[in-house]
Amino acid sequence: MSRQRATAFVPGHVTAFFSAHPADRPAAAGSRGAGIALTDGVTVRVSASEGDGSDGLAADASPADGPAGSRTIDGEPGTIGAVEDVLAELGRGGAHVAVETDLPIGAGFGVSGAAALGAALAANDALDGGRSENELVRIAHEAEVGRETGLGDVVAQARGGVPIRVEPGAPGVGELDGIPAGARVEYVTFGELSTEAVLGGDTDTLSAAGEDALDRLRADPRLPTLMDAAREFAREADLLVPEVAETIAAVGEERDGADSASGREPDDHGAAMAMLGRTVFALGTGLSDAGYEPEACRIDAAGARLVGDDTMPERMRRLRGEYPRETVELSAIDGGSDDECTGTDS
Ligand SMILES: Nc1ncnc2c1ncn2[C@@H]1O[C@H](COP(=O)(O)OP(=O)(O)OP(=O)(O)O)[C@@H](O)[C@H]1O
Ligand SMILES: CC(C)(CO)[C@@H](O)C(=O)[O-]
Repeated sequence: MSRQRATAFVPGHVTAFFSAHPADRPAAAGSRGAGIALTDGVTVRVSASEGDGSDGLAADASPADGPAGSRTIDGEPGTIGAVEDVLAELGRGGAHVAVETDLPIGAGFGVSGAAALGAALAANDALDGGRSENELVRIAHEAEVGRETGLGDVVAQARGGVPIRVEPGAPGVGELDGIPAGARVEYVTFGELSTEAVLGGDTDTLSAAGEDALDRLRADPRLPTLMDAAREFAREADLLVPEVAETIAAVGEERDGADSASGREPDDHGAAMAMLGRTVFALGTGLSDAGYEPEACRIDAAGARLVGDDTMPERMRRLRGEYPRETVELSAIDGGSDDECTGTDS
C-alpha cells in the first residue's frame, strides 16, 4: 500500500581517483576508482500530489508542500537534472520533491548523484513503486551518467563506507569492493569545478592515472594508500588547482613537521583533492592541525537508506539483533562519535 510520503538519506561521496569508462548503454557506463562516503549528505523528501499517478494528495500533506510537482533545494525553488530523469523513469514526475543538503553543489561531493538516488528510494517508497534496491540504484546511475554529472558516485553512495569501484557500471554490470575502515573526515571547499567539462574533454591521461592508482590500492587496500594514490592521481591527471595544491601541501608540511610525540591521530594520512571540485579532504585532523577551519564528519558505513518514523524502528530492530543493546548508537557503526556531523539520518 502506498504510504504517500517518504524520506531518504544518501551520503555525500568524495572521489579520490577515477578512470572514465563511457559506454552506449548507460547501465554499463561508469568509472573505476575509489572514494569515501560521508555522514554529511543529502536528504530527499518525496510526497504524493494529484497528477503523479499515485492515490492523490498525501493525507497529511500541508500547503507548505506547494503545488503539484513542486521542487526545492534547501527550501528554494530548484531542481537537479538527474532527479527529474529518475522521477520520469518511475512515472512520478508530479510528486513533490524537496532536496536538503549542507554540502556545496558542484564541489566534488556527488550531490547530484545523491539527490537522484534519494529521489529514487523515496519516490518508490512513498508511491509504492515496487522496485528493488538494485533497480533503483540502476535508475539513479543511468540518470546521473546521462546528465554527465557523475559516473561512479551513485553506486558508491548506495554501498557506503570506502567504496572501491573495481568494474564500472550499475548493479549487475559493475563490481564493488571496499576498504573496511572508519575515520573522521575533514574538508574545505574553495568552489565548483565543472564535472561536465572534465568528462566532456580528453580523459585519456586522467584515466591512465586512475588505473595506476586503482592497481596500487587493490594491492594494498588501506586508507594511507588511498590518500597517497589520490594525491598522485591529482598531480598526474593535471587536475590540481592552485588553492587546492597549496592546501594539500600545507597539510603535508604540518604533518611532516610534527614529531611522533605530538599525539597525532593514527588515522591522519594527509590531504587530497575531491574529484571533481575545488575541495580538499583529509582524514583525522589533518586540516585543522594545519590551521584551517574545516567542516568535519565521518565515513558513512551504512550507505543510502530510507529514514523516518516508519523505517527507523525496523532498522533499529535489525541492528539490535546484530549488536549488544547498549552499543546500538548509530555512531557505533562507523566507530566513533557523530557529534560534529551536520548530516544525520534521524
Ligand atoms: N545551486 C546550484 N549550484 C550548482 N548546481 C546546481 C544548483 N542547483 C541545481 N544544480 C544542478 O545540480 C547538478 C550539479 O551536478 P555536479 O555534477 O556539477 O555537482 P555534484 O554532483 O554536486 O558534484 P560532483 O562535483 O561530485 O560531480 C547540475 O545538474 C546543476 O544543474
Ligand atoms: C566523475 C566523478 C569524479 C564526478 O564526481 C565521479 O562520478 C566518479 O568518481 O566517477
